[in-house]
Amino acid sequence: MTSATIIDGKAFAAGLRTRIATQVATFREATGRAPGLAVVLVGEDPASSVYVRSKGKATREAGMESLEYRLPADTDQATLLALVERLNADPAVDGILVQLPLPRQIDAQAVIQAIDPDKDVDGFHPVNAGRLATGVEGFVPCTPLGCLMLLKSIHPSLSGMNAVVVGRSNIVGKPMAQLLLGESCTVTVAHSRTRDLAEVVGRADIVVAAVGVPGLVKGAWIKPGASVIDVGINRTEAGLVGDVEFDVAATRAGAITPVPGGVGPMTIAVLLRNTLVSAGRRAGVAINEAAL
Ligand SMILES: Nc1nc(=O)c2c([nH]1)NC[C@@H]1CN(c3ccc(C(=O)N[C@@H](CCC(=O)O)C(=O)O)cc3)C=[N+]21
Ligand SMILES: [Mg+2]
Repeated sequence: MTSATIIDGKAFAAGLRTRIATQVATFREATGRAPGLAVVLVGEDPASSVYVRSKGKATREAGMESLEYRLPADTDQATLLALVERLNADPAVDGILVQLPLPRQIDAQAVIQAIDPDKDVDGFHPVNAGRLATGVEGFVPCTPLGCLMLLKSIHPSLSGMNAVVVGRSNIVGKPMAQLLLGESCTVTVAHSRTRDLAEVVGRADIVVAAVGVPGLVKGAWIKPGASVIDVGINRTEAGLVGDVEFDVAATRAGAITPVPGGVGPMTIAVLLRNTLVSAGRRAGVAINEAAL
């Protein structure tokens, strides 16, 4: 028995992409060029290849230029850094995304830090992490920003809510906590060493699960009426599943994201949003962020 509202991230993302396309057209008229997103893929990890292909398709559908760079799995660090430098200097490139994970001969942190922070549409550069933490304009990582948009579609004000983020990665957990703090939530970040996770999750009005362990967050832990955002994308024998025990959680939650069709499609739509915003800033063309 499902009682929760199932949050349709796929539909929300499609709407966002349509609104982005409208402003991309305005940008093109004003500047005579399309916003450009460079995506770099090192190696041939099948999941990464799928994501890169769908990013390229979504980029073109929004009227932007997709520049794709596929490098062999044995690419060395100096070669990758040289490509990043070239993209930093290229005026046609508004956004740079180096697909993670990278092969082990490459120091991912060094590559992230080589990206011009003002083209870092992933929001992974420490300068952008610092900007987010201090409330300065920059780029916010796509997945947590997409989660926040879905939450605000349910609760226009999050002020005073108890939010529990399960997971403390630089890519999702930490920036998610910063965003929720910025919305005046009372934020708890739980992780693998948290004691009595059931009790911590049970206090939450908002649960964001981003640990990468299938079904780690049990449905019975969810406070009745809570909003549950499942960032997990786990490939199992049963297919693609999230970090939340969906069937049980959906009987208790007020609203919950499915996997697939929840957070994943938002990640790509927000990447396009960040690229449009970057193009606007770099060209001095106003982007109406409130209308996105
Ligand atoms: N520099 C970098 N930036 C990223 O943003 C980045 C990355 N590296 N590496 C890999 C992860 C993963 N990621 C996803 C994007 C879209 C879906 C997505 O669209 N998922 C769909 C379909 C899932 C499927 O069928 O495989 C869904 O959840 O409904 C998922 C995951 C971006 N990532
Ligand atoms: Mg952890």
